Amino acid sequence: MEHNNVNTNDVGQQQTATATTTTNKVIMDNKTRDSKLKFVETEMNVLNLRQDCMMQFKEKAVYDHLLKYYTEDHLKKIQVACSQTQLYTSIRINSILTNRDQVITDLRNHFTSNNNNSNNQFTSFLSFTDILKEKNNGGNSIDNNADNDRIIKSLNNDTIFIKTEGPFIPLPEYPQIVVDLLCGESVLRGSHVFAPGVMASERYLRKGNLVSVFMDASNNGFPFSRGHVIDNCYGQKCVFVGNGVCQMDRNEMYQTKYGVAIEITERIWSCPPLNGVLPDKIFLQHLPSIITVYQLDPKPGEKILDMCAAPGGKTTLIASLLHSNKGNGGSTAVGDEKQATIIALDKNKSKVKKIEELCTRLSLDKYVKCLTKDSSKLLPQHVDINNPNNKDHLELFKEGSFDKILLDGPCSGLGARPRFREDCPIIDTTNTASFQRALLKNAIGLLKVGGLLVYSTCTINPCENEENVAFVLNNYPQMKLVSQVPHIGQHGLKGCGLSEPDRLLVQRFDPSDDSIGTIGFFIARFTKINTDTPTPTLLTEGV
Ligand SMILES: C[S@@+](CC[C@H](N)C(=O)[O-])C[C@H]1O[C@@H](n2cnc3c(N)ncnc32)[C@H](O)[C@@H]1O
Repeated sequence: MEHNNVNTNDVGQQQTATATTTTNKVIMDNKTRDSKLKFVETEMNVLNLRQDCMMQFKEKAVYDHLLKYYTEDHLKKIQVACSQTQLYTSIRINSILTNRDQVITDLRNHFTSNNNNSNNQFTSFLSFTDILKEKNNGGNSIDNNADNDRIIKSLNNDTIFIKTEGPFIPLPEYPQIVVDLLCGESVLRGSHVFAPGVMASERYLRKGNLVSVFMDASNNGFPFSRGHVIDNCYGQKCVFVGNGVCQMDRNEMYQTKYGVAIEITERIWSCPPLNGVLPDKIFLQHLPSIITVYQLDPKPGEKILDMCAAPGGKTTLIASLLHSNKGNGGSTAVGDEKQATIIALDKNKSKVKKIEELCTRLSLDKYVKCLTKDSSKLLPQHVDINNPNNKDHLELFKEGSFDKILLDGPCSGLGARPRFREDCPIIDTTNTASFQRALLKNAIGLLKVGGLLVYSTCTINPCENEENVAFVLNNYPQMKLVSQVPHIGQHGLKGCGLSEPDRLLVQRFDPSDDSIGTIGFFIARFTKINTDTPTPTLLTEGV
C-alpha cells in the first residue's frame, strides 16, 4: 500500500488574512493535554484525543483471527500504533533527473515559499544511516561488508527521511467539517483537504474561514449524504484531524471535483504536505517498500519480472536502481542489445496504464515493458499452446527464464497506518493467502536456477506471511530462503511454521516497533537451487 496519491497540486498556498495560526511547536505536557482533553471530551466524542484511542476492526472475527498469532497485549500495541502516523515520511529521489542535495534545496524552497514551514518544522532531512542510528540509539546495527556498504551508500544517496513530530493537540474550536475516512487519513499523513473528501459542514462557510476538520470513523460509514449540514457538534464516532482555512466557499466544495478545499494549518502530526511537489523528481514511498526492492539487487543484463506492479512504485525503483547500475556492466534499456528487461504486469488494464504513466513521469519508461496479465496464469500449463495468439506469451514467459522476480501481490493490507477503522473482511485473511500461493507457484516456475524471488506483503496476517513462506519451503525443495540486505525489521513470528534459522531470514515490519515506526510489512527472499545435483548442504539435511 503506497502513499495515497490523493491528488496533486498543493494549491491555495496564498494565506488569507484569517490564516494566522501556525502549527503547534511544542508537544503538550500531560497537564495541559489533560485539561484540553477535558474540555474537548465534554464537548464531543473525539476518538483520537483519548489516550486509549486505537484502530478498531470492523469485523470482530478479524481481531479474533489475529489473536491466534499475537498476544492481546501485542495486538493492542499494534492497534494503537496503527491509529498514529508513521515515524518518517520517506522520500525517494529520482536520481535519473536530480540528486539528493538538489532535492533538499528544492524542498527547503518549497516549504519556505508556501509558508508551510513557518516554525521551521521541516528543516531536518535525515539519511538512511541517520534513521538506523536513531533506531539503535546511536549504533548502526548493519554489518560491515562490501554488499552492505554498497547498498547503504545507494540508500543514503537516493532517499530522504523527514521525522514526524507529535502528537500535537490543537483545539478543535472552529466550525466543523466532516471528511471521509480516506481523506482524513491522508490529512494525518500531511495532505490538505481536497474537495471530493468533504462530506458535511456547517451552513455558512466562506473562503478564508477557519474550520476544525473531523474524519468520520463510525463503523457503518457516514450516515448522511454528501453536503449534509451539521450544526454544532458532529456526534458520531469521529476523529479530529486538524484545523485549517477554507480555500473555497461551502457550495464550491460540493460542486467541484478538484482542488484544495481546506488548507490545514494546525496538524496532529507534523507530516509535510508533499502531494504534487516535485512530481518528476521525488516519489513518496514507505520505507519497507524501498527495502523490498533493494532485496532484488537488479543488475544490468538481467531479465526481471514484477508480477503485480500497479501503480508502479516498486517497478520504478527497480528501473531507477538499474539506471544507477548501468555503469557496472553495460546498457539496460528495453530493446538494447544487452538488455535488462523489466516486465511489469498487472491484471487490471487501467492500472497498467498508471504504471506506464508513472514510468513516463519519472523518465524511466525505457527500462520497463508493461503488460496486462493475470499473474496466476503465466506458466505454459495455463495457456493453450496450440493457439498462435499465445506465441508471444509463451516466448516471454518461458519456465526458468527470469533472473529476478518480485511478487508484491494483493494482500489483506492489515498493516496500513494511520488507520482508525480496519475494514478488511475475515474472508480476505484466508482467501488472499491461498491466492498468493497460486501467484507464488507461477513465480517459482518462471524463476531461473540461481535466481532471486522476493515476496512481500503489507499485512501483519501470518497466513499471508510466515505461513506462505513455510508453504513454499515445504512444497518446493528447490526454494531456499537467503539473507536480506539490509535487514532492519524484525524476524518472523514464532509458531507459524518456520524453523528457527528460516524465521531469522525473513523480515517483518511490526507497526508496534516504535524504533522504526513503519506500516506493517513482510519480506521473504528466496533463491532457487538445482535439485538434480544436490548441494552438500542438502545432503546433510537429508541425513
Ligand atoms: C499491493 S498492489 C501492488 C503494488 C505495487 N507493487 C507497487 O509497489 O506499486 C497489488 C496489485 O496486484 C494486482 N493484482 C491482483 N491480482 C492480480 C493478478 N492475478 N495478476 C496480476 N496482478 C494482480 C492488483 O491490481 C494490484 O495493483
